[in-house]
Amino acid sequence: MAPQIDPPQTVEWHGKQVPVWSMRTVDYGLLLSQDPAEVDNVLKACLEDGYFYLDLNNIDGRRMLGDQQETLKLMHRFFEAPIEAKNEYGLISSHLGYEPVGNRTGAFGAGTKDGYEMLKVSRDEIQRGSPKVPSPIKNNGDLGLLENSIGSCNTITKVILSALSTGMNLTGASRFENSHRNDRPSTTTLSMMHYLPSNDLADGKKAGHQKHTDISSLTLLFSEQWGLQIRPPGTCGAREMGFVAPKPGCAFVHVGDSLRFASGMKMQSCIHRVVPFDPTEHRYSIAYFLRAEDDTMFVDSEGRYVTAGQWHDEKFKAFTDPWQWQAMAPKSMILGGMVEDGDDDGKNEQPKLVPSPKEAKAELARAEVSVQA
Ligand SMILES: O=C(O)CCC(=O)C(=O)O
Ligand SMILES: [Fe+2]
Repeated sequence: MAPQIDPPQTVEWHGKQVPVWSMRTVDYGLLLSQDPAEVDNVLKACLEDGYFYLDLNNIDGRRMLGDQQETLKLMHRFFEAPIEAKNEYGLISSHLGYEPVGNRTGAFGAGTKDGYEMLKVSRDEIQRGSPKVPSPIKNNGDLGLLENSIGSCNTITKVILSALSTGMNLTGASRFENSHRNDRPSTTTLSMMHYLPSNDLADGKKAGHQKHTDISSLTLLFSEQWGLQIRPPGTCGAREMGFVAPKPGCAFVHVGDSLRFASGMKMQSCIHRVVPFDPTEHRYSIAYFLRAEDDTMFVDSEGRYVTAGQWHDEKFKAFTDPWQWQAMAPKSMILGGMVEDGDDDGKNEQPKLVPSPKEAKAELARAEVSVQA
């Protein structure tokens, strides 16, 4: 059920009033015509905020909203299947396959685990026509639907890229679209996520999705449910965590590291996480990660000249590392070099689920054994 939003925009969560951040809305139909005011609007959103709502409730966008509803039905069917069927091939590559709950760090940071399972389908694989997908999808003729969804998301994100190139006066080969060509290998993927009710997750230490910025150039995110939080950039560093209210007919779009780097650090990479808003609820989200061609070069947040493929592989490893190793990676890796101002909740509070030193040591020993295995 939609929660009550009180003016000024806040919502009650964990016994506190938490901000609900407002943001620009960009009209997809106007972007398609390169409407000068809308090009300016989307450019400002990416330069100043790093995110915006994309209004798809028009003749050009509604088919994607339809694909989203069909994809949601597919997700319900898939995630209800037995774990053996879902995990038939496991995670085949970083951008293709199934990942069970608890594989990564969770919403409350060090010592916690994530609370979602995920199925990813790579754009390159679906273009080749025979992606390796588990039998609950293959046996139900769902591949056509996934191709439609991926195709729609691909078009939408490229329309946005094109408007951004125009807004930044980029021409010819330097336009952003030219480093996101369909026929060149990339880790672009559609990711379907199911967050389990945190009340059901046995030890209480599994919840949500850790704070991060995305590897991608642009992320097109659909969820009808609460739980996504962002830290808007401020003049001294990102402000406190607040919710993104789901908006009917709209997707939430945000800039990831690759576009921030490709723009010479002018655009903001969006710091975000997912928390259990309602601990009794199953939450479903669909994210399309448009990523640059693997061999695109840019200067990363550590000042290194790297390829998009290398940035992806290093950051993906950091995401999936045990938190003790994650803590040793450069801070700029998980947050793409974005600077924070103070704590997530605006004051000096310890995360609630930090393990004792004894628990941490035992967990590190377990992680070392499983990596060697
Ligand atoms: O589930 C969501 O709403 C966001 C997921 C996310 O941040 C990600 O997969 O990178
Ligand atoms: Fe993300």
